[in-house]
Amino acid sequence: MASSEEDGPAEEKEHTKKKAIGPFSTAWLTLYNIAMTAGWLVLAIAMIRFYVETGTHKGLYKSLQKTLKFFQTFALLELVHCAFGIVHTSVLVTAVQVSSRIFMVWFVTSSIKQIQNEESVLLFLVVWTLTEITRYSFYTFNLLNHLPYFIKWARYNLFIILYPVGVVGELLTIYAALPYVQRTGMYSLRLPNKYNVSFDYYYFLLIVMCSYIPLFPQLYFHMLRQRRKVLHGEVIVEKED
Ligand SMILES: CCCCCCCCCCCCC/C=C/C(=O)SCCNC(=O)CCNC(=O)[C@H](O)C(C)(C)COP(=O)(O)OP(=O)(O)OC[C@H]1O[C@@H](n2cnc3c(N)ncnc32)[C@H](O)[C@@H]1OP(=O)(O)O
Repeated sequence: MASSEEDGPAEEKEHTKKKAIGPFSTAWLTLYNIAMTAGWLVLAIAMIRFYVETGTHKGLYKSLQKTLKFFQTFALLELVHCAFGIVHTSVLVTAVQVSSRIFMVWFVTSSIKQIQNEESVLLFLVVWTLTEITRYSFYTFNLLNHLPYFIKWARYNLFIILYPVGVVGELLTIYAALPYVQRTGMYSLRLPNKYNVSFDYYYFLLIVMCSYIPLFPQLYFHMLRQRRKVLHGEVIVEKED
């Protein structure tokens, strides 16, 4: 099933011309990817500046949360891109990736000030930033048919370490939130109430943490398959959503 070829310009052209999309979609995706690369670069610079000026990560999340919320929420458009078929990727895989990020930003870290200075928050912020600068610049240069090999290499190698490290940062952050959520009952609905419905955010967070066990390996193996396809030219038959 696998055909292997040398990495290099010929293989690169093959990768770039494989799935043609229309000029309007190409223009839109190029603008989108440039904007997202710029957004994550702004976040990277803000993080470096904050650390250089203060010598600590405490207060970092608060200082950049508006920008982070904006660009991470903007990534919801990636679901629209797959749903309309302008990018050839799985809606399901993208939905899990994007929703878990949005959840971390809006419903965990930004909602609970008490955990914003945890080291685990710094961990996932750094990992997300490195990942997204690489990913969006890869898409941009690929669309422009001028993909430097080191960006392609970084896109399909860095995730091997960054993905699990990012997940550890996210899980530790949710874990740090648990005592506060249990104590305050935030986002929870206790009986009796006029809707006759009960919801416990504490247990919801525990379920979210457990859902990483089946879901994360699927995302990771998806990326390993992408890596084999792009870097080693393997032909991989993807299952339909
Ligand atoms: C209610 C709450 C629910 C919570 C649920 C919790 C469970 C969560 C469990 C999982 C937890 C994950 C947490 C995530 C943590 C992190 O992110 S840590 C940081 C490290 N992260 C990564 O390395 C992320 C890796 N993931 C990705 O890259 C993507 O998000 C992906 C969707 C998982 C995979 O990307 P995919 O698009 O399938 O692969 P590619 O090889 O990049 O692209 C495939 C083709 O699509 C084209 N394409 C895609 N997007 C674009 C674009 N924006 N512009 C242009 N083109 C695009 C791409 O070029 C490829 O096309 P071809 O060349 O034609 O193949």
